[in-house]
Amino acid sequence: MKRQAIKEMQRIVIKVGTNTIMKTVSDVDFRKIDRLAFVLSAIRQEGREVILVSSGAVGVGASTLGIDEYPKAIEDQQALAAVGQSVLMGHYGRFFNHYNQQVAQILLTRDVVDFPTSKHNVQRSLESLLARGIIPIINENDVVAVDELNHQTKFGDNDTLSSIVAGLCEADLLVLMSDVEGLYTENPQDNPEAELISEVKAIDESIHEMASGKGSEFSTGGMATKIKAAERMLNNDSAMLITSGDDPTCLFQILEGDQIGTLFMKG
Ligand SMILES: Nc1ncnc2c1ncn2[C@@H]1O[C@H](COP(=O)(O)OP(=O)(O)O)[C@@H](O)[C@H]1O
Ligand SMILES: N[C@@H](CCC(=O)OP(=O)(O)O)C(=O)O
Repeated sequence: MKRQAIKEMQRIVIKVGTNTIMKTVSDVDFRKIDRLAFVLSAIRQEGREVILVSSGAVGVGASTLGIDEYPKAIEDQQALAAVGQSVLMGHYGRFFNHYNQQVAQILLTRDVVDFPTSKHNVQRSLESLLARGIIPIINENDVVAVDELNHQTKFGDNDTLSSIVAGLCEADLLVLMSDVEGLYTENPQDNPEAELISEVKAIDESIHEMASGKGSEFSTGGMATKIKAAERMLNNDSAMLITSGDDPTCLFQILEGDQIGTLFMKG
């Protein structure tokens, strides 16, 4: 029944993790980016509003520069993000263009959405892009974001960022595409017997405790930040779904109400 409600959802935020758009630490997965551009363009052209939050600046930067270890120094991480973000947008631009779909880049820092005037400006520019049928592609502005004592500019991870973006634009649904099928009773990398959970109505301590670890050194949050993102969505009376980014065209079935991934939805 709940899955059927997804059919009516109009404004969708899709977040893809680093592991979804990278085949290995050194290889960008062009087939995946192509499929993603195809499915998001089709959904947009069928009448829904689509916002993409994409990770990958640091990972793509590392791959561009032939670096296979996550750098320790913040300025080195930021240098990789500076290289990778523009390369990544170049890839998205080419693939979306193939499907006749315009995209736009938005890079955000935490202070921008904390401060009411700049938050309002971001909301207005997002609305203007959506009204023109453009797909905004959003990432944290990793090149400038650092945590200072009295000035927080970092979101920290894109699960958090995407749930904040979904709140900003009052999205109906946030879809997190990851390297797992959804939330399991335990990290399936640690326990292959762990079971996929299809639906979560409320988040309590037992749900938080299911999360441990992350997929690769270039990804940031792991399952813990996805559950916090779900909490934020439920508090806003919106829904969130975690699914595998292996085949992004699964989004067609998800939006038809098929039982795929883990749906977080009240009631
Ligand atoms: N209970 C759980 N269910 C599923 N995955 C989990 C769980 N606990 C931890 N994980 C880890 O979370 C990872 C997905 O998060 P992450 O590595 O941040 O991916 P992404 O780059 O897609 O954001 C999985 O690869 C898995 O190792
Ligand atoms: N802003 C960073 C992404 C950080 C992040 O949250 O990564 P992931 O866990 O793969 O979604 C980047 O673009 O590399």
